[in-house]
Amino acid sequence: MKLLVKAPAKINLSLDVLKKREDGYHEVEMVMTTIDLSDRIELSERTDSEIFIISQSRFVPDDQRNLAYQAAKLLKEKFQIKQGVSIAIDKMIPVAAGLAGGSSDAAATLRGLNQLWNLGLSIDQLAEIGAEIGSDVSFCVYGGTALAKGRGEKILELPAPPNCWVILAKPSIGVSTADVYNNLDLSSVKHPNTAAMIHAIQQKNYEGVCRETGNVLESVTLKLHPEVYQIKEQMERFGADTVLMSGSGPTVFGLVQYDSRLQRIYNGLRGFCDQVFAVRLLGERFPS
Ligand SMILES: C[C@@](CO)(OP(=O)(O)O)[C@H](O)COP(=O)(O)OP(=O)(O)OC[C@H]1O[C@@H](n2ccc(N)nc2=O)[C@H](O)[C@@H]1O
Ligand SMILES: Nc1ncnc2c1ncn2[C@@H]1O[C@H](COP(=O)(O)OP(=O)(O)O)[C@@H](O)[C@H]1O
Repeated sequence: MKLLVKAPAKINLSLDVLKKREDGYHEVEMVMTTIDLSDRIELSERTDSEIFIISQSRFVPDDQRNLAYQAAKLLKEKFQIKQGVSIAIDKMIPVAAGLAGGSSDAAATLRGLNQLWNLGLSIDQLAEIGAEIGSDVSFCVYGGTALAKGRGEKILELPAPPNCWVILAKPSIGVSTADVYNNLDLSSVKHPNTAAMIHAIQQKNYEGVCRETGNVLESVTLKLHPEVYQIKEQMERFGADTVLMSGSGPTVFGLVQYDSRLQRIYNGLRGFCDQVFAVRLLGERFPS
């Protein structure tokens, strides 16, 4: 039997870091939402007990380093599943981009194998298992829009933000999330107002959402990679309503409400960046 599962990317509408914790992780407050840019995961039953990763992308590891592999291994071990699985990843989300591509592949694998192996786990149980793989996996299990706290694994559902276009521009550099957190100087950052962002989303106030975007990790990545700053400036100049780096970067996203402006920004950025996407917010959670 085969099963096809969608694994959408996320953007961080706001990302605040409160403190560094004793366990090395950082305490965060992030408003995250899924976007209509997805990897496609095809899960195929195997007659042996192996986990097999197939991907056409040279940036995606095809062994135990793959987060989708780790998701399958974890479920196999926890629930003593004898059967193996082939996981084909059709990669559309740029890798190491701040868009949680790997985390979303892992989350889609958890959701898919729950069905394929008839595990009967609730979405909350899957999210808890996801947290063992990475901080962003729990959010990706639910999808939609949420406030993420703790190291990112504590998820509080939010309503969908007002509808708009998202333009994404990914410069041809990869960024290590660990390096960005390690270089963060909390004494000099400008913290976003998370409560005000949540309020704007609840009120479906598009101008409010645009006003409240903010990401403390920009202070690190923009300094390490000045080209990210240049892309931000270009996107602002071409007329996006707000422009922000997603996660640890280097992808920059802009929000736009009107189709007429979308084309101008998209065309303008194509001259600077190889990877440019114009997509919609998904907003709502996956049906459970
Ligand atoms: C920055 C964010 C924002 O959504 O996303 P990306 O830029 O990776 O997409 C996340 O916090 C990334 O989550 P994720 O990529 O799952 O991180 P993990 O694999 O759990 O951790 C990678 C490394 O990042 C650091 N880390 C991660 C999360 C956190 N709250 N504090 C940290 O200090 C740790 O050094 C950890 O070893
Ligand atoms: N299924 C996967 N897709 C993409 N990257 C993966 C995957 N599994 C493991 N990785 C590794 O995870 C790292 C982070 O990738 P990704 O999840 O795309 O970025 P980010 O953490 O910035 O959102 C990459 O360096 C890659 O080698």
